[in-house]
Order: sequence, then structure tokens, then C-alpha cells
Amino acid sequence: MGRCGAALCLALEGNIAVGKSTFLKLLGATFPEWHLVTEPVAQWQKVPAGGTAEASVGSANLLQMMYQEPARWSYTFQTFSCLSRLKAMLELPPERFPGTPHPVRVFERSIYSDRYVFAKNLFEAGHLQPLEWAIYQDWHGFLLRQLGPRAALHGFLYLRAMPRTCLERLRRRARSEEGGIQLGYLQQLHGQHERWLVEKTTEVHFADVKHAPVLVLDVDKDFEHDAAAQGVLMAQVEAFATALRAQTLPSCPNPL
Ligand SMILES: Nc1ncnc2c1ncn2[C@@H]1O[C@H](COP(=O)(O)OP(=O)(O)O)[C@@H](O)[C@H]1O
Ligand SMILES: Nc1nc2c(ncn2[C@H]2C[C@H](O)[C@@H](COP(=O)(O)O)O2)c(=O)[nH]1
Repeated sequence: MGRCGAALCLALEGNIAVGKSTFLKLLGATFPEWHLVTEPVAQWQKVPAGGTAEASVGSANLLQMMYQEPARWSYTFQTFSCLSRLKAMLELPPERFPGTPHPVRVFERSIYSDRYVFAKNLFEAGHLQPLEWAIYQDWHGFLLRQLGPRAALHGFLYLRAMPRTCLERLRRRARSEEGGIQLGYLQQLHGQHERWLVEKTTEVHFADVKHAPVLVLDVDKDFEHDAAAQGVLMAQVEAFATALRAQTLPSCPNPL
């Protein structure tokens, strides 16, 4: 933030179609100096499918493959999604003006929800084999330990709504790959988020992240078309970021 060069790093977490992208746009309009990183869904829908150096054989929609044949493609999906999130996190943000980095960076989901929500859920649902889950956890833990503070987050913004609300929003959005998603899957993911971020009963293997503060934001009601509700949510985020900055980056006193 400001001249000290350190940004406060937050992840925006929540169920499928809860409203993360919509919320991220609102953050962008409210805090134009923040750096916002969207989830790389488009990359998952169009994975270069190889071929030779001379000729590519096109691309694969890994998101669709994972939903159509989860037992076959879940492990591949989780390696690719986690790698794409890690690349986005490690990529240097563009400087706002020379010498003035962004005060806050917000990532839509994270390498932590990749593991403690999605991969964990796929394992518990039987779509990741015990061996695949063990291998995933091995490289995930190794990589993140090697990266140390570069892979750490200071806090989480958790958008929370009832799974039924998410299903309604998901149907309204009508992303073609998600046509087969049922309420039960959103209930499972809701439970994973709650155990990880609220109840804290999920075993988390990284001390910083385990103790990172969580701001729970209730988005069950429509905030998209309600300026007053938007104002309340943005004020909550600003207060959270300000307090977190004072706590975690005390040597960088610049205001947000
Ligand atoms: N608070 C809200 N109330 C009503 N509809 C919403 C709200 N937030 C998002 N939506 C709508 O729900 C759908 C999914 O939102 P989106 O932001 O794409 O979710 P996510 O990024 O979490 O998957 C979109 O059609 C969006 O317009
Ligand atoms: N199996 C996994 N699926 C994931 C993961 N991260 C996102 N997703 C899916 C869920 C949605 O269908 C789509 C985009 O998510 P939004 O909530 O942003 O709409 O991708 C994951 O790690 N594993």
C-alpha cells in the first residue's frame, strides 16, 4: 500500500453463483485503486490440448469434462485449477503510477478453496481416489511451504447465501457446463465453506491461513439492484481491510 510496497491480500470466497463476480465488479467501482483478480474460468474452458510444435490439435473444455465425467477428470481439473490460481497470485500486478502499488489485492477464490473446498469435496464424494487426494495434498503442501509468504493471504471475504439461492442464480446465469448441477452439490460446497471459514473444523495445514480473519457477508438478499445494500457491504469490506492493514502491515500506515 502506498510507498511501503506491501499490498493487503484478500481472497473472495463463496459457493458457485453466490455472486462473487458481481461483488468483484462492485468492489472495482467502489475502490478503483484496488487490484482485483478474477477466477480464470475461461482458461479452464479452453485448455490448449497439445499436439506437436508444428500443429496444435485444438483445445479442451476441462470444466465440462470434469462435470460430465468427474471420476475421470477431477484430479486433472484440480491440478490445472490450482496451477492457474497460483500463477495469477504470483503474477506481479501492474503499478498504478510509478512507485505506487495497489493498496489491496483481491483474488476471486484461492489456492486454499481449491484444496479445502473443492478437492476435499471431490475426495469425500468419491471422485478423487485416495491416492489422487494424497498426491494432490503432497504437492499442494510442498509448493505452498516453498513459496512461504508469497502464497499467503491476510484475510478472507466469505460471501454467504443459502444453497437454494445459489441454485436460482446459477440457473438464471445458465452457464452451459453447469446444466447438470443439482441442489445437493451446492449443499455439499456450502458445508465445506462453513466448516473451513466459519466453524473452523476443517484441518488447515498453513498456520497463517488457518488464523487469517474472515469477514462473512450475507448476500442472500439481492444487492445487485439495491444501492443501500451495496453501501452497507462496501462499508463492511472497507472497515475489515482497514483493521486488517493496521494489524498485519503496521509499518505501512498509509490509509486505504
Ligand atoms: N445479490 C444478488 N442478488 C440477485 N442476483 C445476484 C446477486 N449477485 C449475483 N446475482 C446474479 O446471480 C448470477 C450469478 O452471479 P455471479 O456473480 O456470476 O456469481 P459467481 O461469480 O459467484 O459464480 C448472475 O446472473 C448475477 O447477475
Ligand atoms: N471441481 C472444481 N470446480 C471448480 C473449482 N473452482 C471453480 N469451480 C467451478 C465451479 C463453477 O462451475 C465454475 C466457476 O465457479 P464460479 O463459482 O466462479 O461460478 O468452476 C475447483 O477448484 N474445483
